[in-house]
Amino acid sequence: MQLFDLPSDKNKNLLPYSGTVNYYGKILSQKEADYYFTTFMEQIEWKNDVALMFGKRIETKRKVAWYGEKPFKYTYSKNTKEALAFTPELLKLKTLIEKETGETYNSCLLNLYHNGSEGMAWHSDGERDLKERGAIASVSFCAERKFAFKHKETKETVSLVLEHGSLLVMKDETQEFWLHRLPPTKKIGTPRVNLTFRTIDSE
Ligand SMILES: O=C(O)CCC(=O)C(=O)O
Ligand SMILES: [Fe+2]
Repeated sequence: MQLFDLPSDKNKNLLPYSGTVNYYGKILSQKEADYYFTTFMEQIEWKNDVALMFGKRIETKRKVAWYGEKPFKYTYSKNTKEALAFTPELLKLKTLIEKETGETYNSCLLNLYHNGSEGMAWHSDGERDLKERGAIASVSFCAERKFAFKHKETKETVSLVLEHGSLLVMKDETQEFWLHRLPPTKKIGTPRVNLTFRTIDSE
């Protein structure tokens, strides 16, 4: 039995080799995290995403949105999206994350999973538009979900639970050598919102 939350060590690398993943634990109070969750549920222009499944485009149940400091174009699954302008809340959170991580970000991909039946399959975020080896900062709200990494060659896996108001950072060669996913689960009936702050190379 765990009687109190153990503080997570943000300096510890969760990956055994070929990349860096740091879990900061909860960086927001319950009240702040609840506020952001409610705001994003109402304010963000959520749209169904498209994914490629055996070469066919299918619509996902999960919803997504793409925001940035410029109308950046971002291509994945052969689908190009143009960023909407950061809202004041996204900007405030971006500033906080930049302070916490000592890195900068110019865009944010948001995902809304309505319940545990929605997840995200194994992938890495190495798209051409992203700055090479740039840090990706992931902030999670509401339902606690498991998040997993798998090495592309050794198949070694590492997983953790992402809490409400928590921050996870993936950096260095992580995207080259590791896949990550959000596994679906029957145990969770509540929504989860995830934000990944990224850097787009517009050159
Ligand atoms: O929902 C998450 O925790 C991760 C989402 C993700 O991997 C992505 O948007 O690329
Ligand atoms: Fe990802």
